[in-house]
Amino acid sequence: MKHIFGTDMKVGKSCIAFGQFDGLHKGHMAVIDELIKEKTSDSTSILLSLDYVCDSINEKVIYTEEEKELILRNSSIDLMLSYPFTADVKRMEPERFIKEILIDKLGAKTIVAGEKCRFGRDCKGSIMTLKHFESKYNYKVVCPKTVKYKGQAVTSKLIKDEICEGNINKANEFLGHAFKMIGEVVHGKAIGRTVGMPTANLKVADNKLMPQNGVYATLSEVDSKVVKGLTNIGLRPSVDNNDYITIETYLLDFSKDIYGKKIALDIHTYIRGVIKFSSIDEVKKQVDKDIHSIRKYLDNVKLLDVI
Ligand SMILES: Cc1cc2nc3c(=O)[nH]c(=O)nc-3n(C[C@H](O)[C@H](O)[C@H](O)COP(=O)(O)O)c2cc1C
Ligand SMILES: Nc1ncnc2c1ncn2[C@@H]1O[C@H](COP(=O)(O)OP(=O)(O)OP(=O)(O)O)[C@@H](O)[C@H]1O
Repeated sequence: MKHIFGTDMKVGKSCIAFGQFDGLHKGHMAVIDELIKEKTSDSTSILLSLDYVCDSINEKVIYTEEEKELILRNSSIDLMLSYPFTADVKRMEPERFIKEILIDKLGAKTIVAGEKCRFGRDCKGSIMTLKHFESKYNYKVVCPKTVKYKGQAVTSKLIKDEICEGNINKANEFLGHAFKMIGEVVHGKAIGRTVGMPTANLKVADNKLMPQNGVYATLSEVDSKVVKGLTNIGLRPSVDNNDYITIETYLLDFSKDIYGKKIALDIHTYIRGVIKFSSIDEVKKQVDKDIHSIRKYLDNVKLLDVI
């Protein structure tokens, strides 16, 4: 899959699915499956991902564009296009959005959209709008049914709420895979290594939605290798009084220098809350117990495990 950012392009003939796709959850994947099925040998399959990076900084996302690319990298989609979702694009009347972006720029011959899709100014566009303009602009609409899980329609909003409320396992069920975070490994205070617990401190995107504070069992992808780990997301009351959250992963059976590298973290399961211990040695003792309780679990999960 090719991934490009921008607005300036011309595609001859395509089948296309558009939207924010925040979470790439089970519902989004049904749309993507349909997109792949609809692709013909003379057309390009395009995932038009509306990129909210230019939106208010308060609007946190489940996934950044980089994370979406990582999840979709092995899919059969030809092109993922991250298209800035600017105020101008938001204000477009539904017909103008269809004509100027989907037809004129991207050559849509097939448009795949969910039953409840909404787009254009004041979210006036719907699946009916797409169908209404089918013959005028000479395209076909394909509409997969709404995907439900345990009786509930899968939505990004529902998943965001579960992540924020600390229900990562439930969020993962609705996502269909373990919640992912990409970050750059930055320098910490190097206290952990004094007790044999070096940690990779991650810097993630400013608009990334954070899980509730706590210690989680994680799998990391480091230099294309999968490494088991335990990750602390939150404060570190045992070692400092800082009021900002850090994301620190203790990578098990791993000793390479990875400062400056990007790693991807799969947050698999919540283990416990952050505790105030009397020293870093006490933190390490607890972490050793955590490892003991979680190793078996981690032996049985895979990167991007689809639930
Ligand atoms: C798996 C794990 C669990 C942790 N649990 C706690 C905790 O319960 N309480 C706490 O104050 N700090 C906790 N920490 C944070 C450590 O105190 C911190 O990582 C350590 O001081 C190393 O910091 P450094 O990266 O700046 O060297 C945890 C860290 C990890 C990796
Ligand atoms: N549960 C679902 N089942 C099937 N299709 C879905 C589901 N959720 C979203 N879609 C479709 O995925 C595409 C991208 O949706 P988009 O992310 O833009 O917003 P959405 O429809 O509000 O979804 P969500 O509430 O999950 O963010 C749209 O065509 C949408 O209709």
